[in-house]
Amino acid sequence: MAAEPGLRAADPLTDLARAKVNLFLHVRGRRPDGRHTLESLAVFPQIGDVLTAERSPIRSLSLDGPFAMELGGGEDNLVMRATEALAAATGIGAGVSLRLDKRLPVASGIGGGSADAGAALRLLMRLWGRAPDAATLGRLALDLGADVPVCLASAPAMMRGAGEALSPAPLMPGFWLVLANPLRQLSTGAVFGALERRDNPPGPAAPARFASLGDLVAWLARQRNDLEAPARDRLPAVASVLGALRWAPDCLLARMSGSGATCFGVFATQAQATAAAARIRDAEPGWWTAPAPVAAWEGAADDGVGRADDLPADGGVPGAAR
Ligand SMILES: C[C@](O)(CO)[C@H](O)COP(=O)(O)OP(=O)(O)OC[C@H]1O[C@@H](n2ccc(N)nc2=O)[C@H](O)[C@@H]1O
Ligand SMILES: Nc1ncnc2c1ncn2[C@@H]1O[C@H](COP(=O)(O)OP(=O)(O)OP(=O)(O)O)[C@@H](O)[C@H]1O
Repeated sequence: MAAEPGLRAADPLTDLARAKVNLFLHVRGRRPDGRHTLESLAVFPQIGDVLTAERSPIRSLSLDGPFAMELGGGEDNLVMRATEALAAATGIGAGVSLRLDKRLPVASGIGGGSADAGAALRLLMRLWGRAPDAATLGRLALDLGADVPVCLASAPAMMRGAGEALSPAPLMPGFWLVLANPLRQLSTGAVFGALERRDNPPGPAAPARFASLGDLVAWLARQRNDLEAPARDRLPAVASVLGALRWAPDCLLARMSGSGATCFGVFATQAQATAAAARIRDAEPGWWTAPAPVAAWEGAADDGVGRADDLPADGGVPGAAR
């Protein structure tokens, strides 16, 4: 297939599909369409899958990396679903050769597939030089999954609605996370389905800025992840992972992310996080354990923090890693 006129030639392009970590997650209700209404603060540590896009006569996806064997590169892969959805929305007929280095565990509560879909949308808008209008892009992302809008922005955000209503995250200092997963998949739908209560109370309101990591941690300690109990019921290993993080020296707070089973510990320094990760890896070699930094968040220059409708023309996103 010939390249379409007006398309950009600068490829291959690479993007980091950063993991999404829900620092807290409240399930507030259930909508008539069956999706739950949420309140959550999502951040994006500097760790993720790596997606590369290159012009090609056909559309294809190949996978490598430690978790590639758990996925196929066919039309069900969220990267291909995002590619086809964007092509349809923009009327693009061009091909693309995509390569996904799958480094995040699959179905693990850190939005791996959603992050890949978000990265595919960002990359292809750059490669193809075309983007749908903001409303169409937002709908397209949400149709791919509740986490895809925030993963498309890949910047700290408060999530509401089913996850698609994004607003600026409070400003916060940088910190380190240790992510740990028992390498047992948890289905997001099954965890939501096992909730005992769907009308949980809100937590304390967020300030505009956390002046110190101590302030952020003290505030988070009063929030919850309402999916933790149903996840633990389905997979008791979640409690072991949380325990290992909580007991690690210098861990300031440990929680589960999303629908699990990945849990995270918050640490002040790289040395503390790498030491804790090494210790957990030694004790539990069958788990996936990784330290990762979360950058200080000072907001976006245009104040459009973390909103998918604020994509600059090149498809890049404020705060996104390139
Ligand atoms: C738990 C979170 O990870 C928090 O960020 C997300 O809400 C889940 O986002 P996701 O994995 O992109 O979820 P989707 O692929 O859209 O939905 C998977 C399943 O989770 C349930 N689901 C998801 C999101 C939501 N707000 N309410 C739900 O009830 C639905 O049963 C749905 O069939
Ligand atoms: N590129 C992909 N990476 C991971 N999973 C994918 C991908 N494409 C499709 N999937 C499917 O999506 C499902 C959810 O995977 P994902 O890794 O996004 O879950 P998750 O981390 O629990 O997400 P969330 O935190 O958004 O609930 C898996 O069952 C998997 O088969």
